[in-house]
Amino acid sequence: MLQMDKLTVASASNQLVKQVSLSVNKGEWHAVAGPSGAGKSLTALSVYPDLLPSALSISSGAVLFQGEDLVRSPEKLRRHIVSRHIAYVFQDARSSFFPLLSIYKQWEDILKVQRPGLKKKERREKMEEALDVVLLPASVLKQYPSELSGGQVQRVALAVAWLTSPDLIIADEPTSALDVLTSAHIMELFQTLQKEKGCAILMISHDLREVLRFADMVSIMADGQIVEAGRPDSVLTAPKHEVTRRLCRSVPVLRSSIRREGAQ
Ligand SMILES: Nc1ncnc2c1ncn2[C@@H]1O[C@H](COP(=O)(O)OP(=O)(O)OP(=O)(O)O)[C@@H](O)[C@H]1O
Repeated sequence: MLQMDKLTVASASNQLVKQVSLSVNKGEWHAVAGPSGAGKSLTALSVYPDLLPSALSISSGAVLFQGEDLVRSPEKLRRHIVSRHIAYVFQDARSSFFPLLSIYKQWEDILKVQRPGLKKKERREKMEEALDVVLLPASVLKQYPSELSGGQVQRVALAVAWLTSPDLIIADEPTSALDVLTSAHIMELFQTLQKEKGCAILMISHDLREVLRFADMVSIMADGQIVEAGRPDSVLTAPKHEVTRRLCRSVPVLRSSIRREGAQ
């Protein structure tokens, strides 16, 4: 579904993402982990290159989504593909909403474009169903983004994904600003979207326990490159690269499973 091929993102003076190749299959959960500054966010933003900071650009490589090159296709086509098939969930979900419109108004605009055949009553039913999935009351529709808590806004962002059923969700540390209980609930919602709607997920995650529990594949990045990739249960319990070993050592439950592997 998504294939990055030798992707390089550069500023005027530096290569920040270097020859990254990564693929996400239909319905697959692919996690990207690595130390701060490794290039994870820039890699995720490159799926829709228009989101990259203006000082940066993709200097070489390709990003193919369902065979279409998102780097070189005309902007109109690129925007069409991304708005129909891809959803972004950021760490600060509030920034993805327009502050001056109620949730109802924002969702109405989305549904009018994406499901033009729906009548007003059906749109409302869909919205209420989506809120129900993320355990929020229908009264949220009347509210503005600033009136919701961080966890509620993140749930509303996932409810949008439920409404629009994207083929791919790109999430950049969606739980890092949330408390443990809310984080666990948000991760389960991602899993529901993956299992019930068949969404593929590309998720940047700092929490290797989450990666081990939820992801089908993991890529470890360091210094702009992918240094190790594979199934989480093998990459994280028998890490080969020093960066992966260091990341795993910082998580007690993984540290002990690495020791067990070593003892066998
Ligand atoms: N607008 C920019 N101009 C110049 N350099 C940038 C810009 N944005 C990011 N960088 C640099 O690119 C590198 C990769 O940044 P990126 O945000 O992708 O890292 P990350 O792995 O997501 O880090 P973190 O886990 O801390 O969010 C970093 O060295 C960062 O300083």
